Amino acid sequence: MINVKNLNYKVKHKHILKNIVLDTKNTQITAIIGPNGAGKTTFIKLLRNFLPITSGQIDLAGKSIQSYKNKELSKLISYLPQTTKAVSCSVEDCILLGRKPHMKFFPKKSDYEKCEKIMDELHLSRLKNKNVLSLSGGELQKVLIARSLVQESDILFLDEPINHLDIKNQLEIMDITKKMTKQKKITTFVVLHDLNLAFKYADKILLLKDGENIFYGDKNEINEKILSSAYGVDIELIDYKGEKKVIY
Ligand SMILES: Nc1ncnc2c1ncn2[C@@H]1O[C@H](COP(=O)(O)OP(=O)(O)OP(=O)(O)O)[C@@H](O)[C@H]1O
Repeated sequence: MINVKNLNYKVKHKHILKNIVLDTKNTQITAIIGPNGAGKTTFIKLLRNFLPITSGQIDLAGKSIQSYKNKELSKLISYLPQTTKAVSCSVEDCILLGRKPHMKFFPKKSDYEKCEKIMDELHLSRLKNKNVLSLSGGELQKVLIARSLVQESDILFLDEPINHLDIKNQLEIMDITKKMTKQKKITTFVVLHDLNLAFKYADKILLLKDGENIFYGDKNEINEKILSSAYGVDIELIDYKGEKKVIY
């Protein structure tokens, strides 16, 4: 679904991303990990065509990203940035905005039904009529994630989606993201700082450091040495109930 070849991005003389190569398929979750300032957000923005590529190529569904109109990309890609400013409206109306790329003028019954379903799945129904500006940081984050998921796009980009959430809500969001990725056969990229969650939910890992692709591949192929050197701390990987766990 997404194919990236020798992607470079420079701002003035600063080389922010260097020769990134990757190839994802539908139904795959790719966790983008790496230290602060590694280039994770910049990479997502390039994939969304919000920044101009310096050199290299990004193809979506076999077509160069530059050949898509912005409206087409809005329909194809759902993108939740690291920080989003909420405007005064009800939780339901905020989530309904996720259906905008599918609407002609006004929301249809099916748009409301999809909102109800996602609110139910994320246990947000009790907040339906509340103003988003009165929500806690974690509640608002869940509403914004619901808005991204209700869009039902082919590609989903979540930039640090679970930062404000408690453990239960983190798992709930990652569970539903995985369920939707598999059931709806979409391609998902999620920027994560929690390596345990990356190993639990991702199929593939992209590890960036100083703009370089230190590792890209199946999560089971990454090793302690690569992780330790990327983060500059001693990292141990252990197998626990069939899953990789990180100790540091
Ligand atoms: N427009 C810009 N001009 C100059 N430098 C920039 C610009 N945009 C990003 N950078 C730099 O590029 C690097 C990568 O930034 P980016 O936000 O992509 O990192 P990140 O991996 O998402 O970091 P974090 O984990 O802290 O969110 C940083 O050093 C940042 O300062």
